[in-house]
Amino acid sequence: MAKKIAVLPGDGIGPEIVDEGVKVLRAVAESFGYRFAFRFGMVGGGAIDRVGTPLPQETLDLCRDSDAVLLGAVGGPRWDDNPPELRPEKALLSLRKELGLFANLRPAMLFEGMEQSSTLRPEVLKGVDLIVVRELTGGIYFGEKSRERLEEGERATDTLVYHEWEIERIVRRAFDIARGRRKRVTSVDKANVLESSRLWRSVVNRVAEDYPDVELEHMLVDNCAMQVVRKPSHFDVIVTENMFGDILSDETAILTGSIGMLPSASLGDGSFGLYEPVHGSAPDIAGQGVANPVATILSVAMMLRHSFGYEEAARAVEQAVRSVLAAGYRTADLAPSGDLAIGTEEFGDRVAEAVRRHVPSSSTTVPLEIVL
Ligand SMILES: NC(=O)C1=CN([C@@H]2O[C@H](COP(=O)(O)OP(=O)(O)OC[C@H]3O[C@@H](n4cnc5c(N)ncnc54)[C@H](O)[C@@H]3O)[C@@H](O)[C@H]2O)C=CC1
Ligand SMILES: CC(C)CC(=O)C(=O)O
Ligand SMILES: [Mg+2]
Repeated sequence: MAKKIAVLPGDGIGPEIVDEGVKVLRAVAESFGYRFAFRFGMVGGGAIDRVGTPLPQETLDLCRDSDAVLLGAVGGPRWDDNPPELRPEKALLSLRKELGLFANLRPAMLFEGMEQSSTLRPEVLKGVDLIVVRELTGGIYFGEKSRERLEEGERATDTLVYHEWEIERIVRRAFDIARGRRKRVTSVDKANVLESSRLWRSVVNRVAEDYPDVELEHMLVDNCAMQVVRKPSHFDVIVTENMFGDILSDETAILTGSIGMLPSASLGDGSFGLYEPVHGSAPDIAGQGVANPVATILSVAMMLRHSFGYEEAARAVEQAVRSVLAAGYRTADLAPSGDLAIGTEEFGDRVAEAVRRHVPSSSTTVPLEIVL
């Protein structure tokens, strides 16, 4: 049976990078004999322009009827002044909530030779391999908001709410992930100020009792923001609430050389997941064919692994990215001098080619079949 993949390119560079993700999935289908059914949907600003809502019901239904979702990015200046319900970003928040995707996994790994693309010294970057496990469907992005006009001027509120059960499930996910890695969890909060963080910390301490083999530390978010770039190899699994995770994961781009290198998986309890790069729609470079597609391609690898259980194909994709980078190919964000850079499409072609060269370990002759 073909795996059903909902493809939501979105806005800005979204369509450019998603094209490369789909290209790589096609190469995986050819090399490994898997079948993928790609079904495209509208999301974000483009959906607002065409049908008047950032997340059309048919897109939500398409996702619900799929095994996984591949998303590009949403948003752009064109929609920045829209009211809250008509902002492209609202689609992402609703998708995550509606699909129950509470666990956002954002790994940051340093590929060989990429130290030169980071502004940090090579000795600081040694051993970088961390994952931010971000709570994705609670916290301040989802609390009640208000905007009112008072005599002295306008007043706006956002509310940060967390239930104990919401904290517990993401923290357990982080500890489980740590068990498969270097067994170290850093829980990040602002417990010196926020009541929600005090609850967070007490839940983390309780859950930690079930994981005596995993080392736990607590860190305040302001300190963590500094330690992530001061001594990144200290970190293995960082677990934190929604907004802190959003910010800290963008910061890890400094470790990998570019935000165009950071993939993500948004998961719930089952195998279904939504896969997207950590970055946004990058309106400043949209339409130029220069965006780095690696974050999206590595998100595809995460899809193959988490949603489909195609471990070898996932590794083949990661290895393909590694080999293209090792051969010296870079998109403009990673090339010190722009004229040495290759474009989005060429980078994707090279990764797809490398995937096709991969020989599956239990290679049998398999039919070439991509369902469209
Ligand atoms: N998941 C999503 O769809 C997200 C959407 N956004 C939206 O994206 C829009 C732009 O937001 P920004 O704050 O500018 O963040 P951004 O992540 O889109 O861009 C930040 C900087 O990184 C660069 N960049 C991002 N991705 C890149 C790639 N693949 N290759 C090379 N360079 C890349 C951009 O050119 C820009 O200079 C906003 O409307 C924002 O709301 C922001 C974050 C996440
Ligand atoms: C709603 C999104 C735009 C928030 C974000 O920046 C992200 O999830 O990375
Ligand atoms: Mg973000």
